[in-house]
Amino acid sequence: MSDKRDSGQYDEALRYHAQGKPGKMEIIATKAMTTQHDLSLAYSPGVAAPCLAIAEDPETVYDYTTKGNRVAVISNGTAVLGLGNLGALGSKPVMEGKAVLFKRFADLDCFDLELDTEDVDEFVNSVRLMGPSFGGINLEDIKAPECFIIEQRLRELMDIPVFHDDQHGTAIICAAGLINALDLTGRSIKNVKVVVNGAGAAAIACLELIKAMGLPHENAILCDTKGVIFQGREEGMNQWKSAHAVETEARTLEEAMAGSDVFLGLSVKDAVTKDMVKSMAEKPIVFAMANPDPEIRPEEIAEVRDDAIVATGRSDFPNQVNNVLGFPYIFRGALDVRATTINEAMKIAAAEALAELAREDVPDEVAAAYKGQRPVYGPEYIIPVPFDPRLISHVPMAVAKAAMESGVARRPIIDEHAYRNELRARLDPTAGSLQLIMDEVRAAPRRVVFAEGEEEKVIRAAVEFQKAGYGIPVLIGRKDEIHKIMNEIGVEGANSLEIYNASEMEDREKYHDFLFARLQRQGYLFRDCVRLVNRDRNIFASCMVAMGDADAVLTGVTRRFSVAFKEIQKVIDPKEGQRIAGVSVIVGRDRTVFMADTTVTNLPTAEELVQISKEAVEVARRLGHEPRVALLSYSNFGNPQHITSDRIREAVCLLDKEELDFEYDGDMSADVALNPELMAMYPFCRLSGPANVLIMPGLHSANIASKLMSSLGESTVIGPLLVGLSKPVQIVPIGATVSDLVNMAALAAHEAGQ
Ligand SMILES: NC(=O)C1=CN([C@@H]2O[C@H](COP(=O)(O)OP(=O)(O)OC[C@H]3O[C@@H](n4cnc5c(N)ncnc54)[C@H](OP(=O)(O)O)[C@@H]3O)[C@@H](O)[C@H]2O)C=CC1
Ligand SMILES: CC(=O)C(=O)O
Ligand SMILES: [Mg+2]
Repeated sequence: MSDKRDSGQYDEALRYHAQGKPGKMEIIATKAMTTQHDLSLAYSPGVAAPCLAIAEDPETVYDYTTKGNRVAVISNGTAVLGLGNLGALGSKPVMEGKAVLFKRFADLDCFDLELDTEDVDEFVNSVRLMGPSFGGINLEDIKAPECFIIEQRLRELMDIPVFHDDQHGTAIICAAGLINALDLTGRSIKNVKVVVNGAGAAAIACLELIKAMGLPHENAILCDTKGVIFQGREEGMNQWKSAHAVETEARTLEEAMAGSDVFLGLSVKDAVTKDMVKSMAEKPIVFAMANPDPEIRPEEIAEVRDDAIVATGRSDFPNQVNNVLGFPYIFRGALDVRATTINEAMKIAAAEALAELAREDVPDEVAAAYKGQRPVYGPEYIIPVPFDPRLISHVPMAVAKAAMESGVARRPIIDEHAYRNELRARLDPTAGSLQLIMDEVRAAPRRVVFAEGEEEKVIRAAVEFQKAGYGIPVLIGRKDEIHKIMNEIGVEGANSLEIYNASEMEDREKYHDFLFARLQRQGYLFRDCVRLVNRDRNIFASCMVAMGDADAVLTGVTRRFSVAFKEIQKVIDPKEGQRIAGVSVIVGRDRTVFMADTTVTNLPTAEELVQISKEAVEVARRLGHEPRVALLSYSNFGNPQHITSDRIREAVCLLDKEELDFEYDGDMSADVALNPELMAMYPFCRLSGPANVLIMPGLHSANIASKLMSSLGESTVIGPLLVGLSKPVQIVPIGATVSDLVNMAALAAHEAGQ
């Protein structure tokens, strides 16, 4: 544990969990709760109606309550990841984490429940009594062998799916990866020699599933802390281990691994040595799945074998075999058909669906999930990544179908096509796309200049930017001052940051000459340019980027936008034929909307509105959205007629004259643009659905609207992103947080790579 505390991420993770509302989730009402009338429906007396309806027909609980979309993630904290018994409280961050992953990947709402007991009967009873509240129960991080008994008993007692994720979730993903690894190495499961390290919940479930897939009993050796589980061993045994005991001479993991084809690690960090991997058969398959640190790191394997197929439980190496690929989608499929259980057929269907997906060509719109690299089925790509947007329609569909075919679905799917669309619509692509952008940045790190290098939050952001692997942060400021602030705030890494002070930089003359060449005919003398470079950090930072000494600039926390923007424009031009604009990305609860221009042009002309629309469309596409553009006004399609809407209608006419590959229409009001029912009152409207790109009629309305959204709404506003400059520059709002700064710096770095 102490080495975890020393690791660079430890403090960052603590801050992440503590900032704002502590923890990672909250409850949000889905119905109006504003007036007395609303309350009389939500609660007494109105609430009596659904109560009576459900009492009369229990199945209607799915119509009137959250049960059908609600999963409980339940633990007692006895086997928290690979960290051991941290107790119920100690497990809560992991359980909250699982709950938000359910939401993020499959739009399922979860409660995390940490039960303060190691007594099997108490645990079973507590969960059983909670059955009516949930559509499914996900048991998590409960140590073996108690987990086997708990799950078995609850499955018998409850009429909803009960699934111990560390057992079956892991087994499903491991099986999917193994199907493909065997295929790639030309082996059959029927004659490989397998060693499994760890004989707990995850390991035993994996072994059972791969035996069910055809691995002969005598071909697998299971090991635990006492070494090989051989026939006749008595120490540290239980009935679940005994079931996998074999006759063998091997007594240690080292002996078991010699000559083996497959290693499955579900034990603890560093349990495997390089020599052990060296002793394995040709083209060994090594799945080191202990979390958070694997049994052996992939780079250590690479030192001794160049023919191995390697997987870990982590996202920062290729081939992540982690149950996050399974549990959201398995429960989604099971709950959508109101399955009474998650049976073997459903598990195998999930494993096969995952394995198949990795063999399919990666289409354009999915390539971003793979850092733009369009992976090809092979040793480095045996399993899809958790951010693959195909998972949401592929895996639940397979699980739901298997539930129907095996007779456990209480509400079968009638229209497969409609169900697939419904699944797709559950994911807003923004979060995924942002993550993918960050992954791409990590794959090709850049030098980003943090122009306000003496600001505390800028320093924190620069350090986090570097730790996240996005690139090299370059801070502009006085070295002594920056080091002093770092000491005061206890941030480490001073030596790894690049710090430049304009007035001390050796070859700053090149920036003086460069700026003078640009500004001499705008009334600036050489000495003015020298002063600007030496004294103005935005100018100096922009010169660095303009002259290729860095890739992007981040600024904005100390000066108003208009001031910083003016300074930057002295150094950096717009892209040829383009207009500089600000695009705010408004990530709401159920959709993302792009709003432009929120920063630059006061009252855009019709021609400028056209350019702004195109810039905003590009940003929307970059973040994974197919744009539907609404040119906003207070009027709808000419009513009321007023001179202030003329520009908007004219812009639509100008767009009509071009051949464009996106939908647009206007003039229209924001509610018509966003609400399909209101839009239906204008059947001629050319948008095929609610608008997701809002082109605002003026800076005042755009700026006010985006700030209202971030202050009042339940939305997160990213940006505004400055687009249209020939070099990437982002100017954050003065109130930007450290996370905002890191994200904007990463987005600027990404733009540098375009
Ligand atoms: N990648 C993924 O998706 C998942 C990974 N895991 C990881 O698998 C590991 C086990 O989790 P889980 O099964 O839930 O935990 P359990 O507590 O149920 O089992 C742990 C097992 O590991 C064994 N073990 C501990 N240390 C060693 C060692 N040095 N050598 C050999 N065996 C050892 C224990 O042996 P003994 O019986 O002798 O005590 C026990 O059998 C954890 O690291 C966890 O993070 C779990 C689920 C999913
Ligand atoms: C991933 C997971 O569930 C575990 O490591 O326990
Ligand atoms: Mg777990």
